[in-house]
Amino acid sequence: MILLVTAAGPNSFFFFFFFFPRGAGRRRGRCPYSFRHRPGLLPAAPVAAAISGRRREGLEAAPGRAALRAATGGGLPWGLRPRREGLSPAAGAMALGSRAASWWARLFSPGPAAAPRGSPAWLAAGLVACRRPYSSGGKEKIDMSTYPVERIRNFSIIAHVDHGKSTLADRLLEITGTIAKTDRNKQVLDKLQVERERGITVKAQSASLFYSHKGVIYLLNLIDTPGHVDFNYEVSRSLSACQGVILVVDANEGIQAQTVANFYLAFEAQLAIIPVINKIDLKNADPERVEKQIEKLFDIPVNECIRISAKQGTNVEKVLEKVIEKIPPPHFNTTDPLKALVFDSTFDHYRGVIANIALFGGEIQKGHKIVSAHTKKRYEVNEVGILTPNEQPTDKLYAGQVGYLIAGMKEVTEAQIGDTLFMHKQPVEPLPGFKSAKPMVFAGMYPVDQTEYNNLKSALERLTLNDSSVTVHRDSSLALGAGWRLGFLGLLHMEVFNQRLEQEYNLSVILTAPTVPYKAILSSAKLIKEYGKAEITIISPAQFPDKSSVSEYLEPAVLGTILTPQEYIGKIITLCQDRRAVQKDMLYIDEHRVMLKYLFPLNEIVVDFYDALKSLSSGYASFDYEDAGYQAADLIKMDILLNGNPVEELATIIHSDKAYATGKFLCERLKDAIPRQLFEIAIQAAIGKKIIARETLKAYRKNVVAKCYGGDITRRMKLLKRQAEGKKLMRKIGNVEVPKDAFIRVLKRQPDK
Ligand SMILES: Nc1nc2c(ncn2[C@@H]2O[C@H](COP(=O)(O)OP(=O)(O)OP(=O)(O)O)[C@@H](O)[C@H]2O)c(=O)[nH]1
Repeated sequence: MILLVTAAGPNSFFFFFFFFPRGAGRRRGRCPYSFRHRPGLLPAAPVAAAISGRRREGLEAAPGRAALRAATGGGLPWGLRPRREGLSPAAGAMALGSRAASWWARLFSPGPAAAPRGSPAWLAAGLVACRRPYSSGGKEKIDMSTYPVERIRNFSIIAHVDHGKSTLADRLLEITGTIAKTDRNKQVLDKLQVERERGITVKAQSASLFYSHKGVIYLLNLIDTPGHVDFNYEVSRSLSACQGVILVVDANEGIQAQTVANFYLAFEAQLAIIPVINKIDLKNADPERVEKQIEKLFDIPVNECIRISAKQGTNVEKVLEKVIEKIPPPHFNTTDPLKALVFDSTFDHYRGVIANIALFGGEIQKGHKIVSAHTKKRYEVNEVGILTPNEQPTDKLYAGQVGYLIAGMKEVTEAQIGDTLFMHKQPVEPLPGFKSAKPMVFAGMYPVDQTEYNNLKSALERLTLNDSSVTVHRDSSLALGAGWRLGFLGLLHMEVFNQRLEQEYNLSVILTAPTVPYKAILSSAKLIKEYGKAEITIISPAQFPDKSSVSEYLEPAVLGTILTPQEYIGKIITLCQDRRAVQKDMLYIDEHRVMLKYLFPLNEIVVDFYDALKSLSSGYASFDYEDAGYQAADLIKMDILLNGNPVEELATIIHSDKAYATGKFLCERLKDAIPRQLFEIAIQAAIGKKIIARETLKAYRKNVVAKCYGGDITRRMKLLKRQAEGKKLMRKIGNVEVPKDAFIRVLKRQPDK
């Protein structure tokens, strides 16, 4: 999604942006490609590192690839098949662990999993029962015991933005009879208002489907995931509840940056991958070209790809068949103690927390006493069920199944995503959970009216439960009052969060300019003692320590991936150089498209890079990034002064190369935003004592009744009253009156209408 940038300030790190389909990448993937084509890389990294999924700058091409193949018993990503002679599958299996090895083994086994010998009678009965559970109209409770693990497939749909994940999910819901087939079914799983308005998925949604294949009914748990990089955390969490993915690629656009990123997430999670080429109905569709790209980048043979049109329903049934054939069933036991992973949660005003759970063992039902491994608190289960896609209560949920649970959790802190729930008096080793999401962008949030503070506080608590990747710290400002400093995964994430506050909680807020988390290595013994450590993280300009007490400033860096048609390469390289980026790699993925890799300072791309990239490539280039740690940077704090007094809210941390342009831009913007007053105002940008930019606002007094000739007293009173009300809105900064909306206009990221 691209939002317009009206403020065309040079390198306007600050304000106005808005777009954008990606977010704080923290991408972790590694592709077969990355093992082959990393120039100038360090010597081979250990196999464990290769498999752990952390993309490291230093992995050597061929050995890394070989190590990975060896460790997994053969060719990995898709392929998941041994294509090279001479590697020992046994050694691979040892390295990866028996669990993963058994997954691969299942993957290669042909045909659907049959009921094992010695299966209980109810399983055998289930194998012939072909009545779809929906035939009852969803009124009867579904007996989940008729779906043992052998007949369960848990999978996610992953893809680049707009490649058709939600549309494919619609068709899967229709084919399986989960929803009635009508023309109105458009992105049914995108339930949030913000998703419908923006036409994007921001929250992963699950649905349980029942599908009859060769006379057997299977329970398919589908999770539709977001495509934008900002919401990638949702994708990685969803994958923890799955054994496979459908990787959708647009037949016209081909592989894009988020296709690569999402592929690696699935690949590293060692999931079965079903490549699907969508939109073959389009006039410009070129599925052959896309298949070749998939083979080249992901090592997936051309003949493994399924060509579909999700919109028209063409070949969608084949996808379901492949899901059953290729995705292994979960391998958990009902007889084990309960082990339920909370992989997502939502907050309902009336029922409290609704936790999405995946059962890694045991079973759960109403009345069970469960304990949270994270909080150690005990709960009694009120309701369990599956999502079809609305909540449908069931009597029980069993190992391998995915559903929801309501257990009287009322406090926002109680439902920790990544938590393990177990049966009271039957403690289990908690599941590893999730690495907490790392905020890439911070901004101040204040109520427009301070009387709304408590409402905003409770809305923030509730919304952060539904979106746990947002971090919240209390903050306050002279001009804007009490508020918070929030950490987001990216700017689109920040936009969406703000929009949800407005739409779901009817609250209007001021969001200040975004800043990235910098670091400083302190040299002053006094400061080190004060902080208790030498390295501190700076999330607000107010925390920026003076250069005299710092040995080095550090800024966050990201490894960006750009996919573009070749004719735009020149312009894109210039743009990247302007943003202080260093080229790491360049590869033709076919005759026309190129993949570029650059190391960027995060603050150079966080605001308007995506817009710039899209506009100079006529919309054809795509961009994704992943965390690449910190790098040394020449950072400074720039103050904004009004008649010599610094305005704390407008201070900013910036690279010294960009200080002059940004200072000038800010002063101009302020000059437009502050109304002329009875005295002249000097608006200055300063670094320490040095003034680097200045604008002057001339004195002025507005005579609001000037046009009122004669004696219409009511009109005069009305005008004077309006002027008095306007003055009330003003906040005093030193001797300059700055209306609050001037702050909003300067600080707010949104362009003026
Ligand atoms: N012609 C054509 N259009 C399609 C097809 N599948 C999806 N679309 C269109 O592509 C657009 C994006 O589809 P979505 O299903 O929302 O894509 P998505 O991948 O879920 O998008 P995000 O959740 O934002 O990442 C919509 O306008 C769909 O109607 C297809 O097979 N053919």
